Amino acid sequence: MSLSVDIAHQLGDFALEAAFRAGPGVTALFGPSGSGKTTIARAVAGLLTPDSGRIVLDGDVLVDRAGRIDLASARRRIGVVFQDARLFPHLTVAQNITFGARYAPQGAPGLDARMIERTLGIGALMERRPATLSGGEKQRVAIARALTMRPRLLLMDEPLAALDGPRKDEILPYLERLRDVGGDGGGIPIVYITHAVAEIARLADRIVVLREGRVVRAGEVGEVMSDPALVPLIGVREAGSVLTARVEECDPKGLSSLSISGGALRLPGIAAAPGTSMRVRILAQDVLIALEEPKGLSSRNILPAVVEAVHRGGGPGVAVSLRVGQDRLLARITAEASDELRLAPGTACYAVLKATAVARADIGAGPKS
Ligand SMILES: Nc1ncnc2c1ncn2[C@@H]1O[C@H](COP(=O)(O)OP(=O)(O)OP(=O)(O)O)[C@@H](O)[C@H]1O
Repeated sequence: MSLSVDIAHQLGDFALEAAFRAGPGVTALFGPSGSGKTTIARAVAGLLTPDSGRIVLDGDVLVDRAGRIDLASARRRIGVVFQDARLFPHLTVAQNITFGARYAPQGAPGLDARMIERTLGIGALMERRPATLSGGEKQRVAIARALTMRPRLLLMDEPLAALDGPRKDEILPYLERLRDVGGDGGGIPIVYITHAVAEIARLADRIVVLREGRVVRAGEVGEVMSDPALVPLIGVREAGSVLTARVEECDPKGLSSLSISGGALRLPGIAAAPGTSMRVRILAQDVLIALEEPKGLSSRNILPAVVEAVHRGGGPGVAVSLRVGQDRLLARITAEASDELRLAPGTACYAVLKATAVARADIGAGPKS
């Protein structure tokens, strides 16, 4: 699958001029409120005609203003899931879902009804009406309805934004399953719009960063998230890295051992068999830097690292990107400490991370090996 978007659109004072590509897997469109995410989603879904530009899905031109092409929304075969589930209140869950199936073209590839039911865990909800469902359950049903149309692309616009924290945590594993079902890029491609970094860290393969209607950066999620120059945009408390780790030994009640390319991690809250691949988000504010290997320290994770870049902002903090094996880890320390340690590209050091600093919600399913 490939989606290519290159559009411009004026809305009052707001000028959107965005170009990006999305491939298989999950592509996150990320940016602060008002950066243009929803405007792009509406243009891709066919709910808004951009002033100029082109949108092409799998070689099929959806929009080409110069060529006067603007395919009707219903003919684009894009499943859309909004913040609010928008289910039909008078229909049962099963009827809501079958409604989507009416739009499925004969013989189109996609997940069958049983697989959708299993992936989203909605088997027990089929006879219920939307009013009796929790917010998370409603969203799972809305996703199922979108999938039964057998779309070529699933477009999700802030699907968790209306849910509280525990409900978000409850639905994330279902979204991970949806991402991974099919595997090897064979699953349904998803464009996932959000301003929540935690969701991107759990779900996205690629990220497109938007600001004031422009794409300021696009790339693989691990690389972009750990770019020290993007810390101001991502937010100093949210910035961090996303690593792929393999479970070596599991102790669900204590600390489990995981391997990453540059060493070992010991983390709590893992209940996965040895050999399982996990994604771990490590916040920059939780990483310390030492020039010598610390001894007699309570921290469980001490990783040999090399400084790659030191990024100074306007404030007292600096963002330091560290190469740890093949991975990049981001640390946020004070400028004073950075000066004292004379950190510069090439400095050999140790990255120190408290095991308990990594929240359970920041550990998710990783890519299948
Ligand atoms: N009909 C309109 N007329 C004028 N300005 C508009 C209109 N619709 C949207 N805008 C403006 O366009 C900008 C981009 O809006 P958009 O909804 O695409 O942003 P967003 O990144 O999705 O934000 P959020 O995360 O808050 O949903 C905003 O500044 C918004 O106020």
